[in-house]
Amino acid sequence: MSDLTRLTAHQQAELLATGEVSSVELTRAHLDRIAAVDGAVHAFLHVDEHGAIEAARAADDRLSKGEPASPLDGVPIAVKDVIVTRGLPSTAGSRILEGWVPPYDATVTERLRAGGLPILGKTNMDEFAMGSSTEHSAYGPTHNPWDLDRIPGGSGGGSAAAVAAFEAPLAIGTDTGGSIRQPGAVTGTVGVKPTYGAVSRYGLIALANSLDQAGPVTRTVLDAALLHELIGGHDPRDSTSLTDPVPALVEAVRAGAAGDLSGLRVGVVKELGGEGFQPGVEARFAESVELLRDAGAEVVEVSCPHFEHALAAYYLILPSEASSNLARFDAMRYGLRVTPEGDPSAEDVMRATRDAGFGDEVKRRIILGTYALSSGYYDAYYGQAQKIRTLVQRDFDAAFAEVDVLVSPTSPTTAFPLGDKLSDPISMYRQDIATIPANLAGVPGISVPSGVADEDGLPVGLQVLAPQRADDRLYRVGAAVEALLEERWGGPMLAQAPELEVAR
Ligand SMILES: NC(=O)C[C@H](N)C(=O)O
Repeated sequence: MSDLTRLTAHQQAELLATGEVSSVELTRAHLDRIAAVDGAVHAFLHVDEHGAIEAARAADDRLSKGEPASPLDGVPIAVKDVIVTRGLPSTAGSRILEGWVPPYDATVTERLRAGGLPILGKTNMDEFAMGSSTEHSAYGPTHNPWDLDRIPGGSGGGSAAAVAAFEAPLAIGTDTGGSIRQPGAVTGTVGVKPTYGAVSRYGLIALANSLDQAGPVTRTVLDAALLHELIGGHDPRDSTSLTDPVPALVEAVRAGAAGDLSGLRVGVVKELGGEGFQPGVEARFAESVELLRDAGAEVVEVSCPHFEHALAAYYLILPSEASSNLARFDAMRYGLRVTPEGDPSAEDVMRATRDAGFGDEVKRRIILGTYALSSGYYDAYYGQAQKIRTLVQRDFDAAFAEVDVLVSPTSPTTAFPLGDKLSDPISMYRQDIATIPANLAGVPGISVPSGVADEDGLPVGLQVLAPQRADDRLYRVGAAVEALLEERWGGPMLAQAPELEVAR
């Protein structure tokens, strides 16, 4: 079998089930692909060849007995470095966790292992998930497989690039303000942020607890549904974990793929377009909306007037939570320890370690958050931001009283050149203008490829948002759009990506 890495995860699982390929062959094919292209892409911070092959052997054993552990048993996966993995380094893209090997697995990791998926390695990310380009990784940026001089999005640029470059058919991402969806949009991959609480946060190195959510990064909507069903569901170790059963997502994909959306009410969010949105992004978005209409959906415009303040509220709430979370990196418990010369006090060691271990963006947010929470400013900043958060939630409630799903472009622009926004944090933050409202309200969102922009030939994503716990609607609509667009393109969008130079 020649190019196993080009197959979707579902196709790989089918070949495993019929015995046409083994998990060892599949895993080896992806490890070879990583060896060939990751020198240029830099999607991985750590590759676990030995562990992946061991897990593949165990999968082959189960498969040969006709006892698969899950529908994805034996299909390899990559995991964002913010999710802890027992025995495998987990740095969250930070110098401060360099060399730390967790003694336990995150619940997501546990479920992947129990499902039989060989873990290929850990993917690159902006430090502690702060960023939209992976340029804030302490270990150097990831490059977009569509154009190596451009960003793959962030913070989960490594996961998205690994999937887009055929280094892994599946990956895990985390989304606090858009870190799964925006990388998905700019690399032509599918990214899902589930309903808050739908996937356990146990073992996810926290950025902002009230916003963080782990989810699938894949090349097709069906693959995302298969992975989401595997990692989702209640976990008593996460106090915010939902007790609901996982909705029937694969079934929703099958329903959507038939391309009939009659009876579905779709709202186009008026505030998520216009100024700041690239013309080619808006053109692809308008086309996707037409497709939805052609498939029988009723499309109306809805207004969410408080969304314009969502970014500002996020940049008070997130730094506040992050400054408190990152206090645990104190040189005493994990990773790096820098000991200044002389007779340093414990505080001197902490100061020196945090100075050397955190990058500029992390320091910026710790300072912002500490200030926003400080006595005398708390009400004016953190308190006000929480009020805006409530107003954003009410905008969603009002919108979902009228429509079943909301749509917008995922990201206002296509992938920008590396280095372009590093000196202008606000313009970097604006990448998440369309994705942040969902995190503030805890609602689920998906980004599906919707073509390439005319001006630069780079991928554009369509975002679909649904009410809390209605993740199945994302999959139904996402699968319909995917099927209709593939008909138009004559195949998957990633097939249009330029071939990477295979060299190290
Ligand atoms: N973590 C995220 O979801 C990314 C967002 N761009 C941030 O910088 O916070």
